[in-house]
Amino acid sequence: MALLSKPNEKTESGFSPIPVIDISDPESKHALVKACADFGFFKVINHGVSSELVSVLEHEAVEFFSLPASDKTQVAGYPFGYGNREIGRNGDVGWVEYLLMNANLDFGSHSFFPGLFNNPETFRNALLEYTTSVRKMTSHVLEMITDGLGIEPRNTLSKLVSDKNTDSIFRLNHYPPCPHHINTNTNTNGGNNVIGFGEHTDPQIISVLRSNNTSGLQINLADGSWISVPSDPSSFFFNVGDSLQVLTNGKFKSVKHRVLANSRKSRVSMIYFAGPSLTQRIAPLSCLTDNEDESLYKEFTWSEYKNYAYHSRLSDNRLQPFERNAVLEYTTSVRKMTCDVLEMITDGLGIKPRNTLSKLVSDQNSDSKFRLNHYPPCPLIHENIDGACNNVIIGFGEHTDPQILSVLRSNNTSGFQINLTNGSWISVPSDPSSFFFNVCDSLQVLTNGRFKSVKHRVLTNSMKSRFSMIYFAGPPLTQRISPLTCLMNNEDESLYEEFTWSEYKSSAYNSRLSDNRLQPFERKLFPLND
Ligand SMILES: C=C1C[C@]23C[C@@]1(O)CC[C@H]2[C@@]12CC[C@H](O)[C@@](C)(C(=O)O1)[C@H]2[C@@H]3C(=O)O
Ligand SMILES: O=C(O)CCC(=O)C(=O)O
Ligand SMILES: [Fe+2]
Repeated sequence: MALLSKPNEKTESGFSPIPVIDISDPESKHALVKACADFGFFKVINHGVSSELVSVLEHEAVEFFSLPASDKTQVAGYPFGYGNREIGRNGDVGWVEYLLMNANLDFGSHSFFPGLFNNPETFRNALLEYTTSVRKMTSHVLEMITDGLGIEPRNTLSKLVSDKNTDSIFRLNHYPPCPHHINTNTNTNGGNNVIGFGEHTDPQIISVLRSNNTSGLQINLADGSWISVPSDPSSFFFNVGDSLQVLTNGKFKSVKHRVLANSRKSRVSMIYFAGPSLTQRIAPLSCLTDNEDESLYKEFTWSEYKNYAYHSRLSDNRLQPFERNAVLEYTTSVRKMTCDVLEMITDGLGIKPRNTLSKLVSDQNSDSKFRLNHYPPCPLIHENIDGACNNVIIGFGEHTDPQILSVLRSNNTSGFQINLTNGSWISVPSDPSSFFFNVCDSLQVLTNGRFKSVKHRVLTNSMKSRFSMIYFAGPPLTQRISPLTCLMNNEDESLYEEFTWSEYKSSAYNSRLSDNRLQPFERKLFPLND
């Protein structure tokens, strides 16, 4: 029988920034919330899980991993069962062997227990008691977190993992000492940087890890650096999973972690992955978002997410396809409103069909743009530059927009001005709940000058930041732009030469901001006589 190296009894010392939380103290709820937000990881002490229970299970695990490979492979399987080196089904490998088990409330009926253990019942009972006790501790921690977040009822999160259909997993990992020394990275485990378990986040709600006295686990901090987690067999380490990141709308971070193999000692870890039921819908808790628009994620069921996760590689960013694309959603919605406005305008002009203008910007090849502007407070405003009375600092110089219609929304800081036909500038009072529409050069041409492409500019504010977002609705590049025939009695009335949007765009992009970009396209209706 291959013997595992004896676990080192000494706990590693030295300073570690990893939060240590005493969960017997109700006031720790704030520290828990902070740990979840800052690290997505924390160590729990005074947890109430019997050390006896842990030792029995660890002993059983060591016995199991000490069996000959031919015995262990008898229970190889996927998703549950024994595995060696291969992690998941998508090509990941690590210096690890493991036993993966279903830890649902109804588990305990695994066919792989008989025959492998001297006393299979001891293993089964140890597992049942351990997972029951750890589930209880997990619910307690989740209730403290819920309390710390000010969410009611207290069981909002805990009920997800204590539901009778909870889809939880239990995993025993054994990292044998790794003889392959690669003495290049002193920051890793004993100068050995062979990967035991590659970097990943856990898909579930929260994972609870306990290991023997061999370190190797590392977590990834917000600045991208890796730090080692000093081993502590008497404590539990919790890590936030992807689903909890979504439930908290990104307030808590699903922590990236990995395990490096040790050159001399075996590491044995047991992890309880607390998951919700397969049908559970996962979306940011409504009490953590003011309205649905603030949600950073699309809603999914745990079954959908799990299915997706299990088809991914360990290091993939599994949440990415479930992230909401704020720009796409915003521009889609604003485009729709723009089309409605253009249809009302077309109607108002008595033009048929109604979509004569809107179809130009809703075409799938429409060449539209989206711009985010930030105007930092500009303290110079109140200074007297060069002794001159200068109280206007330009944020964005005067210009017209080349497209058809542009749609602006800003925060509560004014600064936007438009130029009236008499040449004077007026300020547009800010209104974050409304949109401002600008007629652009191409619409001036389409209406044969009936509509005016408005000259506008932005002045900075001395005290407040201005944020604005502008959707520039343009036509497809090949679209021919010329006055709509229904707005003229005959073509001779056209004030402009016909151009394609592509031609106008390249001419516009070669001009200065304040240039009159339409001038080269104006028709010389009354040639001057010498
Ligand atoms: C490569 C993979 C292994 C994994 C399934 C996956 O396709 C991506 C997620 C992995 C992970 C990480 C946390 C747990 O150890 C695990 C059991 C889980 O639920 O997701 C493993 C999966 C596994 O080992 O099968
Ligand atoms: O074995 C360990 O210490 C951590 C393993 C892990 O992160 C996992 O199984 O998901
Ligand atoms: Fe993990």
